Amino acid sequence: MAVIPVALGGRSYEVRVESGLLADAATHCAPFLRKTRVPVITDENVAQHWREPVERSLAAAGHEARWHVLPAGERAKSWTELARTVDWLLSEEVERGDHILALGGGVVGDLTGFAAAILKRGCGFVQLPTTLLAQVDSSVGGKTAINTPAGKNLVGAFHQPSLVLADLDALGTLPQREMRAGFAEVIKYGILGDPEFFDWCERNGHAAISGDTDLLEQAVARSVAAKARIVAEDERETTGARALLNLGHTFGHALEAQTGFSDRLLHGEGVALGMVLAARYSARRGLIAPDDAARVATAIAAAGLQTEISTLGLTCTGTALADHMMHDKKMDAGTLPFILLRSIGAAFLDREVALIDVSAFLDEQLLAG
Ligand SMILES: NC(=O)c1ccc[n+]([C@@H]2O[C@H](COP(=O)([O-])OP(=O)(O)OC[C@H]3O[C@@H](n4cnc5c(N)ncnc54)[C@H](O)[C@@H]3O)[C@@H](O)[C@H]2O)c1
Ligand SMILES: O=C(O)C(=O)C[C@@H](O)[C@H](O)[C@H](O)COP(=O)(O)O
Ligand SMILES: [Zn+2]
Repeated sequence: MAVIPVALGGRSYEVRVESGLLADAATHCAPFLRKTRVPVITDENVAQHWREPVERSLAAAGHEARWHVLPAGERAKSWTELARTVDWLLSEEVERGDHILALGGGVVGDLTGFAAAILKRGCGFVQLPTTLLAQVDSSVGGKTAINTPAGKNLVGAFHQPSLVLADLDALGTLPQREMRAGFAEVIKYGILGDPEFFDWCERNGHAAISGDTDLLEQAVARSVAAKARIVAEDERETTGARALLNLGHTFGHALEAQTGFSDRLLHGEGVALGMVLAARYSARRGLIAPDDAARVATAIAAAGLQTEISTLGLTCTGTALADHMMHDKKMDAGTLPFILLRSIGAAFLDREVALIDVSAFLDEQLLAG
């Protein structure tokens, strides 16, 4: 088992990465389970595959799992589902000292984490991530949120889990499209700060996405270690260090908003396109060699992900996409910092970007490819 510590003083916790963790969830979660009843939040797809082993493990330890099942997909990160979830937790008489289990992908984790942050001003939660994306990224670091009509993750809180169990077996039931989308966030760590890991992704991406467990364990453990380092340095995204984890997201979130947060474009797919755009825009600004931007696109294409926004069939202009960006949480006194590249493995926060120039660049990209 790989164990990665997330060092945050009194809020420190471990990320455990191995096969078989869900079937033994009660043992790992034991320090956090004070009562017979244990609230578990999941979604309708995850429940089909993973409810039973978790329920069995809890029952064997004398617990009764109490289930709240969300609709699957991004639409669950809404005021409506948040209110339903909090009302359900209240009806279950969950107390501040209790822990909620979040069994699912980033949607379940983000919504459950936010509900835990606001329930009685904050109770505990454990992340049981079942997608590649959630294992390598969303279950770690304590960003929790819902979407609103104005944009992505605009209402939320920083609230750290007490433990993360990344069970590699869960990836065995995950659709290939979701594996590819999750791998976008893996490649992200290479592009933003680790050229050697980017090489590794180029060499091993295809086999990892196809389900090679050894490679998946390496992908998850290395990604989590990279994220844990950054989160320990800048937990609340105040110094600029954590903002680098947003590489590709300013573009990606605008594309997600433009496609209505629908299955047309998954979060990881938006991030993949966003990273290609960030690399190409960096090349346009003369910050990186055009060959490096092309290499980013090639690695993303090799993972089976789209690299051209022209294929999305959007009828909007670059200005419409830039308008979505005005809601980005990185907006600071009227300027929007962008995460751009000096080379593969060297991302930085550029505060000198003019949105009008980004709009013109996006107009070209909407037609290209
Ligand atoms: N908090 C963070 O730091 C952070 C980081 C990255 C992404 N996110 C958020 O995460 C969300 C995306 O997460 P995601 O990609 O995991 O999406 P998701 O939670 O919607 O899961 C993807 C799909 O896979 C299904 N699924 C999940 N696990 C399964 C399994 N083991 N077997 C079969 N089906 C399974 C789900 O039901 C869903 O249909 C976005 O909302 C994004 O904003 C948050
Ligand atoms: O943990 C972070 O910090 C990230 O930025 C990770 C991203 O992959 C993730 O999608 C995050 O939710 C985006 O953050 P946001 O602050 O732009 O909503
Ligand atoms: Zn992301």
